Amino acid sequence: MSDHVPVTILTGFLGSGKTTLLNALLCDPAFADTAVIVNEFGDISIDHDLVQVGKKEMMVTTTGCLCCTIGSDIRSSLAELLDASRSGAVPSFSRVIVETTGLADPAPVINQIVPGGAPAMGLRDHGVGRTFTLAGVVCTIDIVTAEATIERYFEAMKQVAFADRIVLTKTDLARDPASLADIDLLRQRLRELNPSATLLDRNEGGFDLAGVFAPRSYAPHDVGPDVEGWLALEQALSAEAASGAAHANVARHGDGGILTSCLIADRPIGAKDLDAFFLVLKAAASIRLLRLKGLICLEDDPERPLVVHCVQHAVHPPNRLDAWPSDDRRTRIVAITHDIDPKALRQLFDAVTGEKKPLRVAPAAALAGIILAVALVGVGLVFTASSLAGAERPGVELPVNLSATHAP
Ligand SMILES: Nc1nc2c(ncn2[C@@H]2O[C@H](COP(=O)(O)OP(=O)(O)OP(=O)(O)O)[C@@H](O)[C@H]2O)c(=O)[nH]1
Repeated sequence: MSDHVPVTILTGFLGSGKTTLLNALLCDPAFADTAVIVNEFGDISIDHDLVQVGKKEMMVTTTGCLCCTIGSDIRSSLAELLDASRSGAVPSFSRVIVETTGLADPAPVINQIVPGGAPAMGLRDHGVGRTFTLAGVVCTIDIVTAEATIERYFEAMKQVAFADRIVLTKTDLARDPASLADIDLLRQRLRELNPSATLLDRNEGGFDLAGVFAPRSYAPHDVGPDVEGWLALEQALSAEAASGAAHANVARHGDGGILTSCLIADRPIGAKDLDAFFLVLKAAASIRLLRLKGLICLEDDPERPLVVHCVQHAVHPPNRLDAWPSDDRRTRIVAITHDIDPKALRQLFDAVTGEKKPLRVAPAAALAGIILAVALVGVGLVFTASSLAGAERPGVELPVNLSATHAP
């Protein structure tokens, strides 16, 4: 390794366990001098509160997608860290970890920090090139959703292909023989996509987390021929951009059907109302709810926020924090959806949390609502949440149309 500051990219699809892995690493005193760049896909930042970096000023959070948004690129974030460190605003650091969004295509991110990649656009880029070096690409793989995700989302496949360390997560959830056999098949698939990466299990005894993030040289030609091809394409695109031919933000995420909704509520939410929201959402959206995470201010104890995580069809057990991580005590939810109308999602959320009377869902009505939601969304029709509200909320029309805005 050179005397440059090593940069490790932490990638992996939505909800695959990047932040969980990062938090575990940052607990290790040996990593106290780590600066962290967290990139989020949405206008509000949840990870900023959930990443447990020792000193908050050692973290840069960007909310434009790193692979799409000019000005949100990795070089800008590294330059920001460097300036802050030189001015004394940030303690000195000896390594950087970049957690990309779960949707990020790693190629443009890596192209900006690999030698011979995107041309330097000015003094700032030269400074970044002289100071930092790419020292590893770690990809987390959620064994529960990975197989379908890799087939469906090209970004997920590229994340695997670019990694030099692949870390299987959620293996603790699979203990029966069928699931273990599925993991073996998944391992084979990952080896086909990336024969050179080291494949590790996050929940296996002896898993060496510090070793996964230990700086090492990362050379694209060692990772695989596809990677070299994709980087060559990125280099051509960035040379074109540098010549002024291309300048707008690039939308890399498929047909545009992937959208982010940011839901905010000022008042505490009743637990039953929150349940009602999740019940309808899960039933209507199913796997088209790619990811949801949030901090919820609940009526029963507003001082202790609830952290909620959904990853496609899986709802992870929520946990309660002892206190709000920042001054912002509003309920904040980010939902990333595929082919769902964000307006409908907001209407549903507002119906639960808004100024109107709270939505009460009797158990029988809720079950009927789920069946109704599944049936109607399946044929692309509209249903109204008032059909769930029943007699407790007469006459309130809540149009909730989670039907596809694009063909799935
Ligand atoms: N049981 C189990 N749950 C896990 C494991 N790793 C992560 N999770 C859970 O999976 C959910 C998502 O984890 P995150 O670490 O937030 O995933 P992420 O990749 O950072 O998510 P995004 O950045 O939003 O894409 C959380 O509820 C975690 O507690 C694991 O190894 N086992």
